[in-house]
Amino acid sequence: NAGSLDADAAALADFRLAADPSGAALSSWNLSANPSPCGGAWRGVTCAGGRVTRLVLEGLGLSGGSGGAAALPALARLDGLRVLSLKGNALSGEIPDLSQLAGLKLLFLARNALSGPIPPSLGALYRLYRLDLSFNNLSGAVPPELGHLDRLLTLRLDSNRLTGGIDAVALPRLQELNVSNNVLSGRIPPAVAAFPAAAFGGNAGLCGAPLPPCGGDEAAQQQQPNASAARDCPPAAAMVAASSPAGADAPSSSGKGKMSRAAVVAIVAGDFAVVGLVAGLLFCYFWPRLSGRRRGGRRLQQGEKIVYSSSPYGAAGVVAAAGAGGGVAGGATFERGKMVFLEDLSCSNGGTRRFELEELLRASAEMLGKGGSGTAYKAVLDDGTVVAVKRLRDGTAAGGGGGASSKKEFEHHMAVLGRLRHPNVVPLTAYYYARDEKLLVYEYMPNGSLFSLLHGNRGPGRTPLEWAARLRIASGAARGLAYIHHCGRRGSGMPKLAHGNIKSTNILIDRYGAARLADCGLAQLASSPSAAAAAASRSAGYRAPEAPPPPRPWASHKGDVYAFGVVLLELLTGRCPGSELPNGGVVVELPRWVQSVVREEWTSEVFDLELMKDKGIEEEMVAMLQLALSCAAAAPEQRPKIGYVVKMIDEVRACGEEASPSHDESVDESSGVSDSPAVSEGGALSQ
Ligand SMILES: Nc1ncnc2c1ncn2[C@@H]1O[C@H](COP(=O)(O)OP(=O)(O)OP(=O)(O)O)[C@@H](O)[C@H]1O
Repeated sequence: NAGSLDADAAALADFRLAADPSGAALSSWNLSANPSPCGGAWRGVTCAGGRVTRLVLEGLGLSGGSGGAAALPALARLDGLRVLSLKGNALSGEIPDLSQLAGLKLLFLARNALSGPIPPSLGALYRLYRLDLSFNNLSGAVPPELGHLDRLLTLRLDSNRLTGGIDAVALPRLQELNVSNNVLSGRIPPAVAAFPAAAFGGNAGLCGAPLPPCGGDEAAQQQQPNASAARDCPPAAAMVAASSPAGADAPSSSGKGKMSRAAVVAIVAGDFAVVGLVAGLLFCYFWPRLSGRRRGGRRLQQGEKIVYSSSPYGAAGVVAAAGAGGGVAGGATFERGKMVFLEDLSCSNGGTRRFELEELLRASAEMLGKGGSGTAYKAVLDDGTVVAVKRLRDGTAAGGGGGASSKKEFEHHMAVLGRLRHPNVVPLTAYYYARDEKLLVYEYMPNGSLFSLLHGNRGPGRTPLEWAARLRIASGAARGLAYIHHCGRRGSGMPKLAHGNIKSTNILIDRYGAARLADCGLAQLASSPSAAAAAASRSAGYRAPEAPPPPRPWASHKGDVYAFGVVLLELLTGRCPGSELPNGGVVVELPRWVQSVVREEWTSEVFDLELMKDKGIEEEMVAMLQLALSCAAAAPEQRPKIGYVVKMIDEVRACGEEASPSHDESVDESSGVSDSPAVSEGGALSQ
């Protein structure tokens, strides 16, 4: 019954006998108490589809004494394994032929007492992404067969007794390489010369960049300047990882991915110049508009009344005088406008940095883009705090004009939006309301938008957006939307809410790489036909078929799900959903185009070519395609609810968890392999 769960259980039992004869570490592997390894009670064992797929037993002192050498061969029978980590035990003996484990993606045998050669049969594990054999007693040559592992991202052979050359380690996708502290010799292959010297150190016989040149090698001497330049540049794959959204803020342990000093200086200088210039322009624009409406020549800050609200409904909250002039002059009733801060009731972010309008006006600013509801700026305050400021276009404020009722409506709407706090929603932290000027202050999202990640810089030199990252973004955005849709549920004290403008430019990436929905509830603010038309035309391609013709602002849960379906199609196809024609038509209606291709049974034709290099994801892509098409169904009643969409995306992600190591955020240097599923968004559904 090879290839069955019974066979897996027998193999595990043999392993336990050999590696843990006292039975102390693996006492839960008890067939009478827990008959199935897949029942969830067996330490370190995870199953999928009725087979053992993960075995993670780290730092348990497994050794087996003299019989320990029989331990690993028992595991060579677990042919459903995807992940095997036995790091930090005392396992001895040789690494057996593991070629039966053809589905293995991650193999961690570091910090044991393994000896003998690295078996050439490891070269048959062509799905491996990470291989770590460091800190053992392995000897002999690095087998050339390792050179077949062209999906490897991590290769660690350091701190063994390996001899001979390292040509086999010149693998195309490596992001992490360490062969230090062995007895290796010969020239370092140029393909890995960009890794730091520490990756090769402790091998007296190795030479060539990044180590000193090989003796008598004239060519190497001449190439020395290039070689040192290479040391400052990460290898291509490492650059991809470093610039991927998820990795943007991750600390680098190896120093890979650093730019040259000159480049950094040039970029910083360039940034200052651009920021300064834009700041000047913005200052010139805002200042006259705001301060120019002085009465009797009074400066803005003297008449300015800043209201700090201790509650989101706090127009009537604590009123504090502020501004350089300090205080509401003589109790004047004259009110130019007010900056209202919206408290984070969940207290999840440690409080918002408060500031006055003057400080905002003083801030250096950079235009981020012009949208349907206004123009967005990045503003850097005096103390370096960065915020995003959206200046609403004229006519984009509930009720329009500036009368008391429209002001009340606006304030109420802001109070509602200010209460939206979720790890997948961009928080609105403050707003400024004056008769002719409305500013919204949001947390700044430093990693761009899904639009820029998907469509930016297509062509040579582009950093591809990998499938795992696309799924993570889809999952985060769906969670954010589910939160918004569920906010208005009974007893929440919130009105029923729809986002109203789901599209890839409104899915931003925060500093942790998580997706966050921006611009929630702004579509409903458009009060003049021109503002509504502008907003609607910028959302062409995402607007559900049942939406009323453009000038009318419109938002609904079903409409959000339709737009989200279009975003999913955008993620799958890499195509923009609709480009507008001057006559108001849309060139490509993504859902209809995809449907027509799928009907012709050319399904694979629709997928983004960029995804073709992510192997083994076809099933996941087809599952997502079906989900996307059901969201973008023409008939609203056929569209699923967003809660179901979240669940389906999570299922696809769970299936793919082993299809790519980047799904597996728990598997890395620092955390080792965790049995718990990675939760990157940290955002459980608030349902
Ligand atoms: N909080 C934010 N942090 C960082 N960038 C932002 C933020 N909000 C908006 N942006 C950026 O500013 C650009 C302009 O945003 P804006 O919302 O004004 O336009 P839009 O999303 O293109 O269209 P629309 O107004 O119809 O939503 C966006 O492309 C987005 O990348």
